[in-house]
Amino acid sequence: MLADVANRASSETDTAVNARRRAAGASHVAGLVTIILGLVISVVADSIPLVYQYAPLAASVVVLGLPHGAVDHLVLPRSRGQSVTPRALALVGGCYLAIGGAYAALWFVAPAVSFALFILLTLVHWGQGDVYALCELTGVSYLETPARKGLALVVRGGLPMLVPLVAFPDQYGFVAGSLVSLFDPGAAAALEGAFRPAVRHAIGVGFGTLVVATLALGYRRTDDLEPWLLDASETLGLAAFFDVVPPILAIGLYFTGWHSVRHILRTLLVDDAAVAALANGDVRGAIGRFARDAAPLTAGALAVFAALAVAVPRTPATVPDVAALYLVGIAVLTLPHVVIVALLDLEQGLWTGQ
Ligand SMILES: CC1=C(/C=C/C(C)=C/C=C/C(C)=C/C=O)C(C)(C)CCC1
Ligand SMILES: [Fe+2]
Repeated sequence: MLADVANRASSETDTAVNARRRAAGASHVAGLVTIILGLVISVVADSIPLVYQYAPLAASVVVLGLPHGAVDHLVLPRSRGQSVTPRALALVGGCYLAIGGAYAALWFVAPAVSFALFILLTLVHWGQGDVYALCELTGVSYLETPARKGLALVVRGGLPMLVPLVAFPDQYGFVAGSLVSLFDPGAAAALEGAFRPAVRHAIGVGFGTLVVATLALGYRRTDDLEPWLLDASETLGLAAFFDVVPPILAIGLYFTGWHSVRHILRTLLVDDAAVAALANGDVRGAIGRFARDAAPLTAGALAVFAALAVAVPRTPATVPDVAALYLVGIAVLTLPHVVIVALLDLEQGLWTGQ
């Protein structure tokens, strides 16, 4: 009887270990494919027409991007091994309504400030996602303290948000202007300071130094070279990617192929049925479960975008304008999403535990 229990426990652990190993492999392969795809496209195509650059971002409405947050109502109960109760659903719904609603209102009142907050929010959120991946999927041993994790967060989140600002100020400014102008065409001027050569130079030197110093610290502290090599290749690969690939294309590819893939894998790992499927190599079964779980609130998010489209003072008419509206919608949904992911981080002891 006791042996039976022990056997079951160890086989459960095996299942979890197998699933995690497959998730780690998938996240690394998806990341590599994303970087190579972006670099190849931008080397082969001389200048990519703007509408094509928006294609991955457009695809993210239904493929990986928007759906990655559409299971927020399920992850916390699942990570605690609890069933999803109406109360848990109401809490997540209330969080989205209150926090998302307040941020949506801020876009109407102060669009330039809201855009700056969006960049900061994305830096924190994408960095937060990669800290999880580094600790739980890559298995690095040198991010034990919150301070070290915080440094990794700034590096990983800064790559997609700061490198394009240094490398492609015109396109960055164009996208910033397209978001802010939906609310107030005059307000974009407030952001001009960020694109001055001196500011970009300072960000380039400062952030570049931080990246190199963080990698060096990791190298000194690591007890196993392999995870550090993976971390360093990802960091330098992303730096090259955002330095070379035009930013609208780069962000669209990264959002789907990097951030969303990693987060979806994380959500699968808190879902017992998906863990079992993954461990058995039934990738289709695991993805099918995710798609079913994410479908209703992906549709719900589309309703939020439709409401925004009606509410903004300037009706979006061009591809960049529609994309801008989509990005404002993402901004509004991302703030409560970050709260849920932070709670998941806490639940999993990512920042508090070892
Ligand atoms: C498109 C684009 C930009 C901003 C994208 C942002 C901020 C996306 C945020 C997405 C989120 C938060 C997704 C949820 O996980 C930049 C950097 C201005 C550069 C030009 C292209
Ligand atoms: Fe996310």
